[in-house]
Order: sequence, then structure tokens, then C-alpha cells
Amino acid sequence: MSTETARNQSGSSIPEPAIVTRQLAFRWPGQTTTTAFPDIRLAQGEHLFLHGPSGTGKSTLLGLLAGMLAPESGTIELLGQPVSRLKAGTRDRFRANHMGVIFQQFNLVPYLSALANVTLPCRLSAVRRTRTSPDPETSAADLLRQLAIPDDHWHKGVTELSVGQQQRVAAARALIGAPEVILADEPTSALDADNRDRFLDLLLALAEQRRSSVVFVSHDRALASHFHHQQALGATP
Ligand SMILES: Nc1ncnc2c1ncn2[C@@H]1O[C@H](COP(=O)(O)OP(=O)(O)OP(=O)(O)O)[C@@H](O)[C@H]1O
Repeated sequence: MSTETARNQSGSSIPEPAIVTRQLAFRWPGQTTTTAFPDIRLAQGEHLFLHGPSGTGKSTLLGLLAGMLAPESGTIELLGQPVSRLKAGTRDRFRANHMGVIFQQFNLVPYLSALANVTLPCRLSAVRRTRTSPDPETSAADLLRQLAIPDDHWHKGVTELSVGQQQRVAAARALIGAPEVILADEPTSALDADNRDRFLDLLLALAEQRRSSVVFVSHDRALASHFHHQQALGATP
């Protein structure tokens, strides 16, 4: 059944899947081998756990989904858009409007406060801004409160926050303005098991409230039970 034209029996349209990849392959400059990735199909509002040992291409696959890397072959559709075929500028705008990304090292802006880091996507995207209620500052404060960042930390520079707090600021930045797709690259690796589980449950609950789809990569298979779906990369069965 074509996803573009899919209709249920009552005739109402079925939402596009959030993510569909087909026969994706990528080769880094200087590498002799090409990595082939399993096909992904993820419905809106659902979450997928991608796992595999170090070096199997988890971060590379997220880079492809984020449109920061271009596949050697294969296609990526996000929300029905063939993002792997869009021009760079259009792809950047798509990412700003529809994606939240949590990097391994969080990539927060060091000279901005925690609050200003969280509202940043709304300064870069009118789509994200109009989805905040009533405004980006209030939404950011709500998220920081839900993610247990004490309010006397909101106006501090992010470098003054603990690693766990920086990770939650990065999550708030990804969630603000309810992007349809959230990509997370092993943001729990610095946490102990209790804090890791608490963070994951909170992230997924906040994403579900917003009907955001989440792709989360990690080498740690113990996290799989938190997710609707899981898929292995590399040699892992
Ligand atoms: N910037 C780069 N330039 C060249 N090769 C790269 C680059 N980044 C990654 N690679 C190579 O691509 C392969 C996959 O790396 P990637 O970081 O995607 O794996 P990973 O599964 O995320 O690993 P880890 O769990 O250690 O983070 C590795 O062989 C790596 O050396």
C-alpha cells in the first residue's frame, strides 16, 4: 500500500509514517567498505531503539536521518518528504522545523543560559515558535521544570550545570515546539543506571505528550525495554 495515498476503510487519510528509509548505504571518505543499514519504518508518536556495538554506524545513521550526511545510495522519507533528495537549504529548514536532536556531547551553546539554549530552536524556526504555548520562554520554563532543573539554574550559563543537568537541557531543547522527529545519540552514557532509566522514561513521556517520534541509539541493550521497537545494527542478532 502506498504511504502517500493510504486511506482506511472509512475513507479518512492515514497519517504518513514519521520515518521510512529504504536500502540506505554510506561510506566515509577514506573508507574502503560501504555500510548498509537495515530499513526503518516508524509511525508518528512511536519510538525506536537502535543498538549495536561501537563502530557499527549508529551515529552515522542518525547523521543520515538528520540530513547532516548524504547517503551514497538509498532513500530517506521523513513525514512523507524525500529529505535525502532535498537541496541543502531546504533540508536545513526541514530539520529546524521538524526535528529535535540530542547529541552524545549535547552540543549546547556555552555562552548562553540554560533557558536561552532551550528557546534557541524557536528563534531558528517560526514553525517551532508557533507551537509553543503561550510563548517559547514559558514553554522552556515548563520543560525545565518537568525535567527537574532547579529554577535558580535557568539563567546560569550551561557550563555551570552538572552533566546530568546539561543532558536534560539538551532534551528540553529537542522537545520545545513539538518537533515530529527526535533523534538522540547515546545521551545517557554518562549516567548511572537509576538516573539513566529516569531520564529515558521522562524523555519518552514528554515526547509522547507531543506525539513526537523518537529514534534513540545506544550500545546498551539493557535500555531496549523502554521502547516500542528495537533494531540491531552490525553483527548483533
Ligand atoms: N567523521 C568521520 N570520518 C571518517 N570516518 C568516520 C567518521 N565518523 C565515523 N567514522 C567511521 O564510521 C564507522 C561508524 O562510526 P559511528 O560513529 O557511526 O559508529 P557508532 O556505532 O556510533 O560507534 P560508537 O558506539 O562508538 O559511538 C566507524 O568505522 C568510524 O571510524
